Amino acid sequence: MERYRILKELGDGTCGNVYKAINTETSEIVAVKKMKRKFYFWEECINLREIKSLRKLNHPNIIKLKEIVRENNELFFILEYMERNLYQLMKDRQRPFLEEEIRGLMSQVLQGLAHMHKNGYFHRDLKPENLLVTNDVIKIADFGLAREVSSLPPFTDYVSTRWYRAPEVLLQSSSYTPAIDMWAVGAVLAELFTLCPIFPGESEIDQLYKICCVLGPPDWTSFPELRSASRLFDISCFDITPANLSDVIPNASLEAIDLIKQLCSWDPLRRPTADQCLQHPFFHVDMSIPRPLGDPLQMNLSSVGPEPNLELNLWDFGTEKDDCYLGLTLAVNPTPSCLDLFPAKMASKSQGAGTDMFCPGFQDHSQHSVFWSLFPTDHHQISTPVDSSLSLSFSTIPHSTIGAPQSTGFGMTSLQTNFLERPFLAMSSSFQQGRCL
Ligand SMILES: Nc1ncnc2c1ncn2[C@@H]1O[C@H](COP(=O)(O)OP(=O)(O)OP(=O)(O)O)[C@@H](O)[C@H]1O
Repeated sequence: MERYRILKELGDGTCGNVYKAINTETSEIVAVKKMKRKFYFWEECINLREIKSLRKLNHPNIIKLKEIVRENNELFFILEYMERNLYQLMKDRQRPFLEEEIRGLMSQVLQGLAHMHKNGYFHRDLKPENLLVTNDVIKIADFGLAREVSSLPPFTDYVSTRWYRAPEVLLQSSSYTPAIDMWAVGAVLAELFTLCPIFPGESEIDQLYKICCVLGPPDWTSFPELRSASRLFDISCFDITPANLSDVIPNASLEAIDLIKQLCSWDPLRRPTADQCLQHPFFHVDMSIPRPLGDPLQMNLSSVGPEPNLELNLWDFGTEKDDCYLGLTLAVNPTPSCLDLFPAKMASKSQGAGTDMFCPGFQDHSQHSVFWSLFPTDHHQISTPVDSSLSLSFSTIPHSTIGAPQSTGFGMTSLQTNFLERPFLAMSSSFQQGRCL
């Protein structure tokens, strides 16, 4: 450990103390987590869940474990350094986050979580303190409680901080699933809007009470597995009229409210997976534009010139070799005259901080997607527009993040206006729901 010089303490957790340190050989700033208990054998270290999971998970939104050092029976994790955790960020915040900032943060958390769940792990202790932030990048940390999805119940050990604890855990189910992480995501998402925890229970029973106050009591007919849970009796006595979630989180859009409602479902089976969340309309950036005179579709297409530049692209969204996850997009490459139709502030917004937030690394990619997604909500049928109201959204997803077009073989008339120096526009119909874009 003599290579590392401790600069300051960053956190004092249950399992370890975390320090900011510098690698004196490389000048790299790192975080050093010194475990509180002693480790007398290497085998003990290698079997630690935190090590097993972090060694397997390699994702830009999951904290990287750089090195493990055992010295004098003490164990140190050398981790990539992050500036602060999400709790600190929210605490220091003077004004609420913009919804596009929340979208940017949550989409990253969900991408990290999707990777983790796909690789067979669930975190079990997601909370703002375990989400680390540097600038616009957020990463999941603290895998001390991470568990392999395939490990067999009963899971009897302590799980997750109370305020973010899923009801099936509070109700003392001994077999829970990665859906407990999705509950925590819902609670964190709500908190990002209000900057206050949504279920701040003071005890386990108070935690259930606070959940009932917002969601109402569970519908046991659709949630039969826990009918026999030992605490059912306790909460069936609550006589509560649930709050309207839109009143609890007044600054959230209807899409955000819907996503939070789905994530915070009593029934774990009703909670969307991380991948499904990323398809939710909340992540489908839409900015309505003033409805122009006449039919907007006609107007928009006619104003791109005599030969509208339309392309039908087939995208492979999969990142894993076994993924088969295709999307269909209709690309529209607008002319400058078309762009001029939209307010300048909208155009500047498309190139501002919000875009970086949504997709870190945005600046590194010169070419950005321009599409009207035809990817359907339910994955079984292609939606066709039924509403003539079109809205424009500025896509922030570079091709490299979501896959590359596999074919432009459906190419329609293409007018290649020289427009590459400006981000493309993503056209989407405001009524269309659930694409992953
Ligand atoms: N890589 C890092 N970079 C910067 N700060 C970090 C890093 N890892 C942890 N921290 C800080 O240290 C705190 C405690 O870290 P961590 O959650 O890993 O410890 P723990 O002992 O497992 O805590 P817990 O009590 O949540 O189980 C975090 O909330 C965070 O503020």
